[in-house]
Amino acid sequence: MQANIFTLSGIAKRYARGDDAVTIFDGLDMDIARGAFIALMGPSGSGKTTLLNLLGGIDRPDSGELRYDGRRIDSMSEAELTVWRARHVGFVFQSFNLLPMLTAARNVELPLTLTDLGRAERERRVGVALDLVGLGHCGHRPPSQLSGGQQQRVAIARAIVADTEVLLCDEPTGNLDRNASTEVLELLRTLNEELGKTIIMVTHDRMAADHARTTLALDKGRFVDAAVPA
Ligand SMILES: Nc1ncnc2c1ncn2[C@@H]1O[C@H](COP(=O)(O)OP(=O)(O)OP(=O)(O)O)[C@@H](O)[C@H]1O
Repeated sequence: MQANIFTLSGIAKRYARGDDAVTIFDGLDMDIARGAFIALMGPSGSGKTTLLNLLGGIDRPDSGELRYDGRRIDSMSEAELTVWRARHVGFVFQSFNLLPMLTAARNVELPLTLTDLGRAERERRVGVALDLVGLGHCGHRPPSQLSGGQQQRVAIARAIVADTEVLLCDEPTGNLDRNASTEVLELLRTLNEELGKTIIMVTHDRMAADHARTTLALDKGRFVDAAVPA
């Protein structure tokens, strides 16, 4: 097991915009230590979500090497990447992305439906994940009967139910009020400190960043001094 869970070397990423190519990263290097809790800040368009998507194997670099625990993920096939994602990363989004027709428990179970775990074991893991986020009593409710903060905690339970080591969070408090944000951030902190999850969280919110252990600031695809306001 490597001390750095992710290692990025010379990552380049461009998008086509009309006839032009827009360069987001041009030779980005980065090491992410196992067990880190990083807040990724920076102005709109600086590449935060692009970086999160590269780390999560949702998007691929145009060149450079991206390793997870020493193993290259940038050169995996789509099928390999799908399996890798399911085993290693959980995602949390600003808008929760829960399916409205399913109960909280069935939403949490979704990542397990792709595994060969039996029904009883799936139920057990769903119960553990819901208990961990403090919603063991809410499994039967649909998302519409939960507050925003509760919905985000269900989404976090879904992100950890498969026992992946990494949590990638894109503006997890962007749709929440202060109290709900604090609850979600304290939960992320607990998952980092007590379960050793490696967390990378994109945020515009300084209070959210204060809950992380490290703040990194991106500007135009490069890391800059995080003390400079985003
Ligand atoms: N799929 C895509 N196709 C074309 N351009 C894209 C694509 N995804 C992102 N971009 C562009 O890449 C740049 C970086 O986008 P990204 O979403 O990574 O920024 P960000 O720092 O997360 O911004 P925000 O804070 O607004 O979410 C932006 O200019 C965006 O328009």
